This record gives sequence, C-alpha cells and structure tokens, in this order.
Amino acid sequence: MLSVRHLNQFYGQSHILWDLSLNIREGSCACLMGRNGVGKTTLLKCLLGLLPVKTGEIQFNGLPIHKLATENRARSGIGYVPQGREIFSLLSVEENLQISLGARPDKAKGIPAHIYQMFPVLKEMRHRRGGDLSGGQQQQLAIARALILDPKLLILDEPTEGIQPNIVREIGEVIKRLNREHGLTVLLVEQKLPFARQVASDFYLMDKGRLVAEGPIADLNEGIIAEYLSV
Ligand SMILES: Nc1ncnc2c1ncn2[C@@H]1O[C@H](COP(=O)(O)OP(=O)(O)OP(=O)(O)O)[C@@H](O)[C@H]1O
Repeated sequence: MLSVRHLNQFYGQSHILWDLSLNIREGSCACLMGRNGVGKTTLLKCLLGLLPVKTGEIQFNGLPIHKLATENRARSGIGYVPQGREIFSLLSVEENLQISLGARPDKAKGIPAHIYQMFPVLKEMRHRRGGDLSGGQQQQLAIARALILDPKLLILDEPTEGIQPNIVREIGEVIKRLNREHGLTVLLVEQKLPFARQVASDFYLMDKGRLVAEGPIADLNEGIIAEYLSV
C-alpha cells in the first residue's frame, strides 16, 4: 500500500535518512520504532509532504506521491494524527471536527454518524471546549478529526505521549478496532514496547537514519531490543 524506495533526507549538511526502503502492506498495523533522534519523525514528514524529498520515491497505492502537496496526499487517503495532538483548545469538540469537513470532497455539513458511534465520549462532550478534555479524550478527538476525511492509511506520531498509563491501553484498543474491524491500515511511531505489542502486526526498526530490522511483531525479540531500543 505504501512503498518507500531509497529515500535520503538531509537537514542542511546533515544526512538524516540513508537509502531507506520499506513497504507497509494493506491491512497491517505497522509500528515504527527506534531510539530518540534516529529519524522517525523525519520519515513521517517525508511521507506527509511536510519535508520535500531529496532523493528516492514514495508510492501510495501504486502511484508516486512524493511530489504531491500535503493536502493532495490527504485527499489521496493518508490521514495524520500529529505528535501532541494539536487540538484547538478554545474551540468546541464539534468545531474541532467541523474544521476537517471542509476538506471532504462531498463538502458534507454534518459530522458523519460513524464518527460519534466510534467515539461516544466525543458525542457526549461535543459542546465542551477541546482544552477541557483529558489527554486520552483529546487523543480520541485527534483521531476522530483525521477519520473525517475517510483515510485508507492512518499515520500517528507517538499517540501515547503524555497520556496517563491507565488510558494508554484504551487508546490502543481504539487503534486496534480501527485496524482489525474497520480495515484501516495504520502506521504509528511508538517507543513503548507493551503498547507496540498490544496494537501492531508488524514492526520497523530504525537506527541512525537506516532501517535495521523489520518483521512480524512476534519477531521483535530481546536481542533486537537490547541492541536498538534499550537506553
Ligand atoms: N529541523 C531540523 N533541523 C536540523 N536537524 C534536525 C531537525 N529536526 C530534526 N533534526 C535532527 O535530525 C535527527 C532525526 O530527528 P527526528 O526528529 O526525525 O528523530 P526521531 O527518531 O523522530 O526522534 P524522537 O523520538 O526524539 O522524536 C536528529 O539528530 C535531530 O536532531
């Protein structure tokens, strides 16, 4: 579904991504892992069009997308939940969701019913300000906002960051349901191993700007963890 080939990326003179290639298969829940600073966010920015690709190719559903603007990648079916969620804290829950509606090709006016069905707490709190929600509820709002555009691939950058441990599992269940029951392909950046094991079907491990290991999540063994993830 998503294929990255021979991607190189730089910040000024610093070479950050080195000839990176990977394939995310349709229907999978892929977890991109690696220590701080290995280039995970840089890779996501390349996928989303937030950074122009220096060399290499990105294909989505067989079509090259690396020259498309961010909004056209979104229209082609790539949804994004940013790190830190970026909720508008002074707007209501409903207004936060409505902002995305304008980008739908059908210019729908109302929030699609399945969004509130999936996140009943957002329906209950639809007139409350985004800033009044708990971290876990804000994460649900950020996911719901991305789903308004009916993505085929949902990319999440560290969805459990800053969320209470007892709510992390709940967020994991939401992501699992989207993947397993609704057929959404998911790519998430995550550092927490238990969470990765809870939600992911596959892992992709980066070190110093390179992809160093990948496979089914069950193959993420102690040796790999000690070499590339332990601090
Ligand atoms: N705008 C920038 N300008 C220059 N260097 C940058 C910039 N953004 C990131 N870097 C550097 O690029 C490297 C990769 O950073 P990146 O944020 O992609 O890593 P990461 O794996 O996502 O880390 P983290 O887990 O801390 O978010 C790091 O060495 C970082 O210092």
